[in-house]
Amino acid sequence: MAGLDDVFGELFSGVDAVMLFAPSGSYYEQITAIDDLEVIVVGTENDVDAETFVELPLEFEDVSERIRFALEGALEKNVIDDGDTLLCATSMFNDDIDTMCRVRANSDQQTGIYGLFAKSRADPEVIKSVLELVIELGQKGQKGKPVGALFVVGDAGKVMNKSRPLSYNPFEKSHVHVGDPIVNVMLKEFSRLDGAFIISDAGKIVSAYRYLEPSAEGVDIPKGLGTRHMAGGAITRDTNAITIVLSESDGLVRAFKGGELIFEVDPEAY
Ligand SMILES: Nc1ncnc2c1ncn2[C@@H]1O[C@H](COP(=O)(O)OP(=O)(O)OP(=O)(O)O)[C@@H](O)[C@H]1O
Ligand SMILES: [Mn+2]
Repeated sequence: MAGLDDVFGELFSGVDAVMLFAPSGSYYEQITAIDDLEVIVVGTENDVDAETFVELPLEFEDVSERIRFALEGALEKNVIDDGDTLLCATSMFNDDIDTMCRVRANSDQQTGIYGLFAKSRADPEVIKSVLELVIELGQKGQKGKPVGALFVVGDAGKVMNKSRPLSYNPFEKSHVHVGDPIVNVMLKEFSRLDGAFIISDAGKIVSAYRYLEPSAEGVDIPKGLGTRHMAGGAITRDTNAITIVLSESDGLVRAFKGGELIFEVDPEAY
């Protein structure tokens, strides 16, 4: 008689490793007791002292986002190889592991998002909010028209010292933060205007309309990109900020860190 194993067994046959998301200690012990099985623990913390661990900068609510991030992190750390088949075990509805999913690691789809969050100075939640805002701006544009935008995130004091105002700063005396829906509407509105937004490590909007004046010497950005991207790249070498840039001309979202392009994604495909 056929059982569930016959139907769903395919799900775990021939997997190269199991990715366990935030497992309990007993779960981890049980699974590591299985012979010849490679186990990778993923989570915001390595609570079970796993030998192979991939750190998540935040607990992604969205399961597919969580898994995508873990795959990028594992590829980046060479914990898995391109083409590996992974069985991911995670939780969707409560704290216990209740969801299994079979995925294949594909380095062609590597966007660099892991490096954007990992070891950045700003709060990962802040980076996530800015990235989501810029992606949305890229998808919808401003009243249907494509717009460009430049967000400098983290190390705001130093960034302010390496820039100057183009106009009156609408955020001068306010204490508002990215991620707040009303603030996001304002940011989208102001994105039509020139210059950069400066965001603090904790997500406070320090300024709009900032003209960045980093030294661009030795900064290597892809050919075809202009001054917005040049300034956006260079400021991350002069400071510990990261930048997230939406191109008005090709519609792509890019991020820079340490003077280098580390992430590139088409907002339509994100
Ligand atoms: N140093 C700078 N600091 C802040 N903003 C800048 C700076 N240089 C350019 N920008 C902004 O970038 C806008 C677009 O400039 P430009 O076309 O040269 O950049 P780009 O890299 O080609 O970007 P896009 O792909 O969006 O066209 C400018 O109108 C200005 O608002
Ligand atoms: Mn341009």
